Amino acid sequence: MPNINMQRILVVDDDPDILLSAQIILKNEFADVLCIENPAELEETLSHFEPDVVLLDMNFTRGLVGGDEGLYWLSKIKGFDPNIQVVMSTAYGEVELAVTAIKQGAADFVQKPWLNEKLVATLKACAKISVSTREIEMLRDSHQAFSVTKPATDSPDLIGQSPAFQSVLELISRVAPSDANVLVTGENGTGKELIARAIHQQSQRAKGPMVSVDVGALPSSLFESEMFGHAKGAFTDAKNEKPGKFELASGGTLFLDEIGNLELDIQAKLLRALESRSITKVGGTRSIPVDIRLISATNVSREQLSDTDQFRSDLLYRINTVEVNIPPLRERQEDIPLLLSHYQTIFGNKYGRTDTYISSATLEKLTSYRWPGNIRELKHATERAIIVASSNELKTENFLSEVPSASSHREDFNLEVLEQRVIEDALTAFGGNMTKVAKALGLGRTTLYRKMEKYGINSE
Ligand SMILES: Nc1ncnc2c1ncn2[C@@H]1O[C@H](COP(=O)(O)OP(=O)(O)OP(=O)(O)O)[C@@H](O)[C@H]1O
Repeated sequence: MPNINMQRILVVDDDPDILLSAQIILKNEFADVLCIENPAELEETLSHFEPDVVLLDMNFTRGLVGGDEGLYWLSKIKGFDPNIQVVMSTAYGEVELAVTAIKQGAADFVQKPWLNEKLVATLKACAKISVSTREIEMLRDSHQAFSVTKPATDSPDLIGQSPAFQSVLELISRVAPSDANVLVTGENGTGKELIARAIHQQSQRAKGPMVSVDVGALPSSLFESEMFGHAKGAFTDAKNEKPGKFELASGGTLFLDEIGNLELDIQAKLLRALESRSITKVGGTRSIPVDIRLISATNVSREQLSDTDQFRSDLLYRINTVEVNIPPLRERQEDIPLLLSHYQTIFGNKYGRTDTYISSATLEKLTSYRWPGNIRELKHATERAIIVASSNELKTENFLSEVPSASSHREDFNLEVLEQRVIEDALTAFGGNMTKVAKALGLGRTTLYRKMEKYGINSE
């Protein structure tokens, strides 16, 4: 099974200076970056390098500016593997050409000279799509195997005994069979996708597909053709009709991740499909009914999502018939030792180190650490600890590069998180005496109460 997190970029440009600058800008951002000067080597390179994204020059022959060469190589790449995302590298004033390239299957374009940040962001967004597409394919494969080998109602391994996590599990067991649209909220790495999968597997649609789409990483220009599909001949390169994610998920669940990041015009298109329970392919005329259960996820706070300048209230109303909020790990510290032991076993088996142990002092430190990246961070930290520990004892520094002290919280710069933390620390310091806490924080008591209510802080 390929490692879907390894993002590989291929840069094709006949200018050695451009290739050198691409190598410098991209090498720290992606797992693998390969640069080639001669597009004639493209097909050979594709077969052994297997890139997620190709950054492709428009013109290779000096003096030629028509862009035909770029379009030619674009069609070669798409013909080799339609899942490879191609970003066209265009000179100033070639926007029209770039639009033609997009109609012929390119994912996006960047203008030379590049703005480094824009180049990296564009390539990252496209690499994410390529990874999601591969994930869907793997999911489809494993889904087929899954329905044969496992009972459809099996849930993925969801570790957690804390009351907070148990109430999440209880809620999803009630919601899953109902077919209601669910909005899963929570910070990054709290397990939103895993919970969505559990809902699907406990639902009456468990035998159908679950199709996940990271809509936040989908460029607006691609949203419609990816989600609704396209008709044959919709654009020059659309040789065949292609189904979109809505159709692929029909009879099952459509999981839309990072829904809080959708542009407003895209939100309108999504809402139309959800309301009419049908889609029309790009370039098509027929309205096709789709039967999906929608699960969405976001790490955007409820407050931001309710801001009608950023998110349509009618769409919010439609997607969150039921909201499932997954609390961050720091609010369910009881689960930390369980998760550490779970991943210690998994990675111990993977790396042949089944004899490791964690002392109670280390366990205490790891339990009081705030884990800003939540379970994903804990999982990666445990893997790292198993790999780097020089003896069987897994020490704190094997897990965390910066050993936390009570006052070091430098890993998190989110103002709301910091505000919540300062209020909590002040409450502890003054034994819950609200007058003293308010005075120390420079707030009125009413404001303090309002903020405590907002963050769900108890004064006891
Ligand atoms: N309760 C849990 N028990 C065991 N592993 C978990 C649990 N929750 C999450 N994980 C693991 O943590 C990692 C992150 O989970 P997931 O991708 O579902 O989080 P997420 O909230 O969707 O993240 P993001 O917001 O970044 O997309 C995954 O490897 C997942 O298997």
